[in-house]
Amino acid sequence: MNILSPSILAADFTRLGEQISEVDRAGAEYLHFDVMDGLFVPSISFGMPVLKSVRKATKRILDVHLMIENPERYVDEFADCGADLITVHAESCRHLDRVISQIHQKGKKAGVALNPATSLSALDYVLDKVDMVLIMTVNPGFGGQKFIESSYGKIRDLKSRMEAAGLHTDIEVDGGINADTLPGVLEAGANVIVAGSAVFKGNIAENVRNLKNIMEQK
Ligand SMILES: O=C(CO)[C@@H](O)[C@H](O)COP(=O)(O)O
Repeated sequence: MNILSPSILAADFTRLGEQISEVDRAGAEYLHFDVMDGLFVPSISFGMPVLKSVRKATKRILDVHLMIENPERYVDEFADCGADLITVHAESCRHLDRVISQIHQKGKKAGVALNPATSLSALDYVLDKVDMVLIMTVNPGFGGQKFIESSYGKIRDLKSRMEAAGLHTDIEVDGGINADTLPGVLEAGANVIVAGSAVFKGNIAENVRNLKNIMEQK
């Protein structure tokens, strides 16, 4: 199933509750929540208190993307604040296998994210343990960046590896996704689509409808 996960990083924070309701009403299945620590990525975004409020504003799946060093320090707290799905970066975990178990022990789905320059081999011994792989299609840290073209091949390679292993794990893409890049990532095998600027800039309901239309045609 194809799923849209609007990234609230691109929302107008003075109207966050309203804009969350808008994407909900327009039919987005997930809500993407980007946590940045100023170390793993250059910027700092938001954390637990904001997640708690967002949890009250929606019943949708909260898809929490931890762009932080040593995420095991905060996994339990994000789970307790309402995350449904927690994604950590392979590059930021010294004990990736253990962090995946930690997320599952909290009763949450576990995702592993890879930066654009990280090889799929980082997933070698964990692919069958995760619920989702997040292929970063920009270098993480900021919204509104340009999609990195080599991502199409990387998604295709991941999809083939999963098929060869008999896995139906979700493949999420994040960064520079819009009406132009969406058809290609779907074609390559992605099924969970994060979009920030393409959802929150302009008319939100219309943007969600347009992206979902493209997703339904694939
Ligand atoms: O994780 C990130 C950025 O690091 C993303 O979730 C962005 O928020 C996506 O924004 P757009 O590229 O869609 O504007």
